[in-house]
Amino acid sequence: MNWDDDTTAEAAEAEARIVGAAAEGDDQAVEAALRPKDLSEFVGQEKVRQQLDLVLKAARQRGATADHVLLSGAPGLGKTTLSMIIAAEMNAPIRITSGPAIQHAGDLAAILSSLQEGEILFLDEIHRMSRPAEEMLYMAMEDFRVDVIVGKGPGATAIPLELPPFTLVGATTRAGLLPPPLRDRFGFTAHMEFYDPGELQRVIHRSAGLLDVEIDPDGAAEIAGRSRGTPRIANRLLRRVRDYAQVKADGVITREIAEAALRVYEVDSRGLDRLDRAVLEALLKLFGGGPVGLSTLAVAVGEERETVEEVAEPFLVREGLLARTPRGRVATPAAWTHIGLVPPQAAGLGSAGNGTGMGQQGLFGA
Ligand SMILES: Nc1ncnc2c1ncn2[C@@H]1O[C@H](COP(=O)(O)OP(=O)(O)OP(=O)(O)O)[C@@H](O)[C@H]1O
Repeated sequence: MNWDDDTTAEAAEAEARIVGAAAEGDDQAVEAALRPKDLSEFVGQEKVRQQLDLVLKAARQRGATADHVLLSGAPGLGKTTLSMIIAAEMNAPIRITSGPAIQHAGDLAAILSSLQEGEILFLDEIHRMSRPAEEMLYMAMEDFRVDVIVGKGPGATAIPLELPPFTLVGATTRAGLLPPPLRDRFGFTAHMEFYDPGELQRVIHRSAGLLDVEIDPDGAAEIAGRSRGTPRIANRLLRRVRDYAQVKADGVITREIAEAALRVYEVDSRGLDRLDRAVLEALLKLFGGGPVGLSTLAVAVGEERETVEEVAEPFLVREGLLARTPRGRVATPAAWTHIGLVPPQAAGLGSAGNGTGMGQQGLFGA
């Protein structure tokens, strides 16, 4: 999946989706309480944790500020959490801001000039900073210095301003869009991966403990399997299942309770929601599994083209349920199985052009 496409997806997800990866509703308040406080509590991402642990330990031993860190990955995988852990491990204060909040170089100069020595500056969505601010950041990161331009036109003068050493932690869902000069100035770059179900179970057990909710291993496994590899979604589903367990049962989350609760919220066994399933079902039932053009598919499900392409499809592609081919969208054999239908070829009805089986190979090869 290419999360580099997610700007409009984020906008579309603003229309609250229980399986949306962006923070929404009451997420932020609860997330603060659920955030791991140090690296040992941070579940999964073993490589990133090991490497970061070394970077931070070495900096501490040298009594220096840590190198600048770039964290990339889909929303909800723990980038903000890691930046706070970096601050905690370095025993340093943290300042949190984001690319869209820095539209003028002056905004950035104001923040940089007020940093304390060793402070962590967390810059979320760093790819959305304005170009002049970005250029100012180059010098700040490399030389701990900025040139503040005073005046306009021929009379403008650059006043150099020394900055205290600080650590920039940049976060992005679109690492590919960062200009190379910016990317190169990070001493350590980590790509956050989606979590496997076992890791998500650990996240869920940990969160359940903090929320004082009783959950058995099967209940946690059921929620983990529907969380789309994302801790934020796992925590959100846990909270909704907790409500159900409290209102409809004795408060304990078992597999049966998790299944029943998530049926109410229309999140299926693989974490697909109503929209995802509508797209798959249209593709299978109306177009025989494809190939079909995106616009046609969008009309069939009564959604905008962008919503189908950027909200539903990335997860369906990542799950191996749908393929984007030059001739259109194609369902994979796994999609038929998941929706509980028999692929036309298996049922003896198929033609080479139906986009499954042999038909697909040709398309993938294109
Ligand atoms: N490795 C982890 N272990 C335990 N909990 C985690 C982990 N990663 C994320 N979480 C939980 O998931 C929630 C979302 O994490 P966080 O806000 O750090 O994600 P993010 O990648 O910064 O998202 P965004 O890109 O939307 O800002 C937090 O409440 C945090 O508790």
